[in-house]
Amino acid sequence: GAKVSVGEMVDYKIIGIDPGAGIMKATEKAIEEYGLNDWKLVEGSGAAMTAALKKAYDKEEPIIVTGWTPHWKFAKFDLKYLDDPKGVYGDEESIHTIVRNGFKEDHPNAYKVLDQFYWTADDMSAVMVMIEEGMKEEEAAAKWVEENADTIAEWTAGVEKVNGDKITLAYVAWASEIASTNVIAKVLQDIGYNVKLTQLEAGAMWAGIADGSADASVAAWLPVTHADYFAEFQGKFEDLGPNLEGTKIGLVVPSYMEINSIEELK
Ligand SMILES: C[SH](C)CC(=O)O
Repeated sequence: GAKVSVGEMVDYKIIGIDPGAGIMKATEKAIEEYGLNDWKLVEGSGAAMTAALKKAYDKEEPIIVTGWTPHWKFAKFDLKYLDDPKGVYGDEESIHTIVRNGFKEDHPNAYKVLDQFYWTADDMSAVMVMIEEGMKEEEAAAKWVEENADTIAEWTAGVEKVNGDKITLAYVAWASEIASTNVIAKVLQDIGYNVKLTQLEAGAMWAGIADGSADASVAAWLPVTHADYFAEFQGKFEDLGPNLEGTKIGLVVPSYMEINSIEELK
């Protein structure tokens, strides 16, 4: 009979993550710009997306997910990004550190650590894989910090110890940000801060920094992925620049699927 279309194979569903993520807005735009009228973007979470991916992958079934780099899924599964000839998902980006206004005056030492925080996709992936393989988030962070003393020394250069000052780090439950937030929390705890981690949706994370209810976040995907939030809260936060460079977002499929471009979904 007629060749089954990709749409029919995956019930015209793209498995997304939490609704506030920039990748979800980008995917809505992709559905429109590539004319994928019958397609639906399924909202959920990072964890639900990876569970669906694992279930399909183990049975070599077709699946299309919203994916990003760095992420442990590329270490665990043989995956590929679908080409995006219209450039809806943007180019290589960075993850920035942002802090509330006034943070530098209130907590100069934590500010300096956050300003000096910089690592690579491989560093982040090492922590993500330990967590994915069952290690508790704090344990994986502590292990990485212990094994990378030279990098930590760069982040804490010129920083003085404090005695229990409280700071709140806001993040979103993406595997990448669970890793980075736990690592920087451990470093701040080791210099004496009492660090609270607050897990929020992306919009609430940005709003928390802007209204000062959260002190800092290492989960700002810029310049395009979180462009809406950056514009919405302009002036109400300080951008300390990239803590990781070379990120990518897009539609990701197992390599056993024949399609290679978003255009083939139409
Ligand atoms: C899902 S990526 C970690 C960031 C985003 O899309 O907002």
